[in-house]
Amino acid sequence: MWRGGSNTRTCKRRFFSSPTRSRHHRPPYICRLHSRGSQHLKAMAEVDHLAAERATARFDVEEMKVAWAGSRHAVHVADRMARLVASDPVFRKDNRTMLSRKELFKDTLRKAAHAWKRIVELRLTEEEADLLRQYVDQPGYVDLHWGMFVPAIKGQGTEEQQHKWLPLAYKFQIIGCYAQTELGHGSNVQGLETTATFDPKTDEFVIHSPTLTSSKWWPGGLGKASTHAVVYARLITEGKDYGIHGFIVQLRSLEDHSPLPGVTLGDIGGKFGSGAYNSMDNGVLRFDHVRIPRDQMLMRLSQVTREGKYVHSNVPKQLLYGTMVYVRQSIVADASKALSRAVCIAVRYSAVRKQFGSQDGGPETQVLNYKTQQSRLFPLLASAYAFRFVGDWLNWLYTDVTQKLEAKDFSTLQEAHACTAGLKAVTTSVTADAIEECRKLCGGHGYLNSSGLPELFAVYVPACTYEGDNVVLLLQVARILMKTVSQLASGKQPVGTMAYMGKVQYLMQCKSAVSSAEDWLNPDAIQEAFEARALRMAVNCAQNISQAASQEEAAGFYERSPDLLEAAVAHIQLIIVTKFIEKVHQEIPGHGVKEQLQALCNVYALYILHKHLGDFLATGCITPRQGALANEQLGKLYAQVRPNAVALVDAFNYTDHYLGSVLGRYDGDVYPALYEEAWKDPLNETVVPEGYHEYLRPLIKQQQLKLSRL
Ligand SMILES: CCCCCCCCCCCCCCCCCCC/C=C/C(=O)SCCNC(=O)CCNC(=O)[C@H](O)C(C)(C)COP(=O)(O)OP(=O)(O)OC[C@H]1O[C@@H](n2cnc3c(N)ncnc32)[C@H](O)[C@@H]1OP(=O)(O)O
Ligand SMILES: Cc1cc2nc3c(=O)[nH]c(=O)nc-3n(C[C@H](O)[C@H](O)[C@H](O)COP(=O)(O)OP(=O)(O)OC[C@H]3O[C@@H](n4cnc5c(N)ncnc54)[C@H](O)[C@@H]3O)c2cc1C
Repeated sequence: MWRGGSNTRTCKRRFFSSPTRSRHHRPPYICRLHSRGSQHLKAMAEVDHLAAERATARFDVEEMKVAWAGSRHAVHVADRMARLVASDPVFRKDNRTMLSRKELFKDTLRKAAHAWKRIVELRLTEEEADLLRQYVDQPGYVDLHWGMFVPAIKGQGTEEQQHKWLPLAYKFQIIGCYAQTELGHGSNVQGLETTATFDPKTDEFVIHSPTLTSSKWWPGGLGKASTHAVVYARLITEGKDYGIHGFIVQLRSLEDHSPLPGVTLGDIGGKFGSGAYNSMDNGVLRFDHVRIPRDQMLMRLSQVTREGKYVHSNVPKQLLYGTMVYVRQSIVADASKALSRAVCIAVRYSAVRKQFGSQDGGPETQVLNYKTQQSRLFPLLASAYAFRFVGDWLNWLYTDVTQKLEAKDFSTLQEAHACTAGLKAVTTSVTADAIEECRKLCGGHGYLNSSGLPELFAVYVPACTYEGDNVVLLLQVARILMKTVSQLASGKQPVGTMAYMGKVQYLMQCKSAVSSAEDWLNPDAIQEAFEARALRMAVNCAQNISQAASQEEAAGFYERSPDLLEAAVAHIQLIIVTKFIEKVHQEIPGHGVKEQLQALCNVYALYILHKHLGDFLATGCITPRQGALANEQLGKLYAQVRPNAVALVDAFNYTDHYLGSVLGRYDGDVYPALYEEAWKDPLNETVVPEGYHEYLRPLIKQQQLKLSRL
């Protein structure tokens, strides 16, 4: 093989004879290796593996792209934007992990400015601009500006306030962030300490940070970029504390970007992983009696009059949390993107990589053919599709609820909260774990930055924490489940995603009719088992809480919270399975597309059943034998997915630029790319490392001296 060939040896020998050559002035032998060698290497590389893999697909990949993206139009626009970004040198990202924090931040500012320039020059639509940002693929202040600052003003500002502030934000005449979390409190929003005290003498609010723990801490874009923030603070007027409200506060001068009087702010410091989320300037902010005009309180939900009287509109106070609900639903859509990227890398590389099994000098086995590899990887592939479809549904739900709210119908607010909170928690936790699993599925090379997986993991994991810690959010779902169970006795029919609980009589005693592995392919069998498990777990929790008669209900809830978490997860998994089944029931064009989605839907459901078998058995929804049959069917489904695996990840339609992984390259030409990438590392800029003369040489010489004395 080329890896052990003479070129490598030549290369090593010459390196040691030349102490300080830079990679920009590569010696001729390296150029030879890379020009003559790369053709030679290409010929020998395993590019054909992916071509052969693609030939075994039993469905129309182009039509699967449509099913994944949602429409032919969506495929077309995404494709155009991805290529626009990939072909623009300003958007290169292969060097990102090697930049210092300062360089990375400046690079982010540059990319954001260039993206905006292209958006304006090309007169991109909002849909196109959103995709462009996604493909630039570098967290930055613009995410918070568009993703939270603008939505907060839209959702909580009066028409007059929107009219004043949104045009400024739309044209980047101001840059905004979302300053809610404090050093002392994040999850407990009602516990925030920053105050906004109305001063009727001047018709102003005085924004103040009374303690160290009241310092705003974490807001993205705050540290260095933002000129303004929506700040959440306790509203105090006429001596009374009315709780948390939102205020638009200018932080920096629009002339020279210096902090305004009374404002102290900066970046909170480096975060997990190299590159990754360090492109974002998460910030700290303190106010020392900063005055803002009264009309900078976001007054759609409640107002303070000129005289200082507090007036609350006749709407639920939870509408204050609307921006978080909006972002949580977009995070579910993001989960399918992050997961599908990791899975795309792991599937393609597993098809290229070979280990063991060579017979008579023949080729070794593709690691994708190992049943263990399939049983770890295919459920993640199925989850990517499952999250995609549930994300689409959640987006529909969010739009529907928003329209109802406009019409002053608040009946679906609780449903929106439970679904966004629960789906955000489950999809982000699964995705974070799955990216790490994909790294392991890629063996040692998965640990290299050039695999793209370490950076993806480091960027992604905070999703389990931001926009609501996942445990805190699941406990919100559990509370709504307990409320629903308690209302069943009074005959109140649950609605929306809780409607199945109305079948309580049946679901509490039903027994699965499955008697063969194939029976588990029946969506009704799956649906019933998942409904019965979720309901029984919730009812068990409710009974345990009420049986602790000596305790207050809240204390019982606290005692049972680990079980309640599991009940909430079971309910959310039921929603994901249900929405996947509903998707597959729709008309889906394209040869074999529906069949593949059907198989993935079954993989997803049966994998969850297998993983949580304890729940299904303990609640008596299925028997151990039926559990074994589900596992048997799962094995058969993996075999069905195997010839389609590479084509199923091709359907995500990701460019090599967006994937950012030498292991996940479309052409499968992995080894030359890995080899090439290694030389780009700054350590290889000189053949003899810096520090050799200070530390290595004296050490070696000292040891040699000692040895010579022996
Ligand atoms: C033209 C150019 C275009 C360019 C295009 C560019 C486009 C760019 C787009 C970008 C897109 C997306 C970018 C995404 C980037 C993401 C980056 C991450 C940034 C991170 C930000 C943050 O983290 S912000 C801070 C988030 N903080 C939290 O999430 C805090 C969590 N805590 C809470 O939410 C609450 O404290 C609580 C829910 C845990 C508790 O609430 P509370 O104290 O009020 O008490 P209760 O539990 O008693 O609840 C009372 C009552 O209210 C109900 N309820 C609670 N929450 C809600 C809700 N949200 N909605 C509705 N109802 C709610 C609860 O159920 C209770 O009901 P009862 O009936 O009374 O029981
Ligand atoms: C990368 C990143 C970006 C962010 N961007 C922003 C931003 O732009 N704007 C902004 O305002 N904020 C932002 N945040 C802050 C984020 O919203 C909070 O960190 C998040 O809401 C979690 O709150 P916390 O840090 O207070 O965690 P804590 O609540 O302190 O959590 C610590 C632990 O306690 C547990 N816990 C807490 N409460 C309970 C409970 N009731 N029951 C059981 N367990 C509990 C949690 O599960 C967790 O294990 C960001 C955070 C990160 C990491």
